[in-house]
Amino acid sequence: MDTTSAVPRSLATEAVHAGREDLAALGLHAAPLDLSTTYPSHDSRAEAARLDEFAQTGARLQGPPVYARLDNPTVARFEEALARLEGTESAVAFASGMAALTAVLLARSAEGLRHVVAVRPLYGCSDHLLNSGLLGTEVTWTDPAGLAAAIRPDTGLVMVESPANPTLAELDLAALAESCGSVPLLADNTFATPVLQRPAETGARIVLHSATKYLGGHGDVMGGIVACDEEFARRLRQIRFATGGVLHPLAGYLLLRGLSTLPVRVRAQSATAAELARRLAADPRVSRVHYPRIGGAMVAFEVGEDPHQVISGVRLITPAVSLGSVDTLIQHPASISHRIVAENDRHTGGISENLLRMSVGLEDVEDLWRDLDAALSAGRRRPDAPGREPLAERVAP
Ligand code: MET
Repeated sequence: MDTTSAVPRSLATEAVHAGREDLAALGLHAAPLDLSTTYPSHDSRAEAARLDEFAQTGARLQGPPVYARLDNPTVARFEEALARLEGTESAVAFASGMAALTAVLLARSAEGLRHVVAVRPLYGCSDHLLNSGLLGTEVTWTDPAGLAAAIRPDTGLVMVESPANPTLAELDLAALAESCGSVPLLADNTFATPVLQRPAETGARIVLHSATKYLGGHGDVMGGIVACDEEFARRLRQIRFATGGVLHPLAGYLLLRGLSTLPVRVRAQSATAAELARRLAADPRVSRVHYPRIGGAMVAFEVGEDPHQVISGVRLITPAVSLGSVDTLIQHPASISHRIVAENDRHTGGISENLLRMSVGLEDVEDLWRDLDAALSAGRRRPDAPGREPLAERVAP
């Protein structure tokens, strides 16, 4: 019985049930974790026909996937669930967000469409992948107003991120989709998640996630996923089979589990982030706060003094790159997440040397503020003045 099509269900319900509808009939509560790398069959002729079908169409095979580079049932549950949350026909998962972006670029290049139009800022490694031309693509950077004019006959993709990493700059996705005409718009939705924004509803044909972040939610699983129509998903599955950037089934299991709490986590973390953004904006030690209109759990802010001292001053907040975990993380984009972007290009994207990016977790807001407040004071103190207790030297485990 198809339980998915009748009455539309809310995001919170989909987050818990999508991709798991068959479990009760299987007599299971948790999703099964299938770690098989290969799938036995005594019927080689049938397997040949199924492989031919996959090579020609990229459609998911009925029955066992022959080999784990074609497909995996646990990962497929995560794909089904994320597609449902983003409101797309399909989704295809990869080993990381960068593997997912790579597959999209290769899929478009394979059609002879090597040119990409993109708006800065993007996540540093996305910027680098486009700017370096490492995959044989060519990029034109533009602002939203220049997008339509930047499109050429060989443009295969327009790529944007909103709210953007790390400045949280927001774009009008509906207006951009309009300017794209027939060229697919890729929106990186890692920061907003489908809880706050579903870009496919406003015209993005391709929605990208680093699943490592909010989808997983606990800082212990790496993955990437592309939500899109089934036609493009078929191309992506063929690329994934050819290039091997598959998501490990255990990662698929953890990501599916992570989706269950996504709406609750994002809402709770966003409420704390909004309060911290409000306090930071009122603080004389902070020269500028970036917090998106749509909300979310990311806050970026510029400090008047040395941003490195703030990083070294936190004790509760984790001084680490990445985001979307249950604990609060802070990092200095010019040093880490956007280090690989040339300084001039960082500045074009609005990434100042004094910008700090914070991913707000599930801790109590007062505990977080106390830590941030002390770290900001550490940022104002002269290096030779007494500060917070020094940390022990890092020792290898
Ligand atoms: C290797 S640097 C960055 C990891 C992650 N995409 C982030 O923006 O934090």
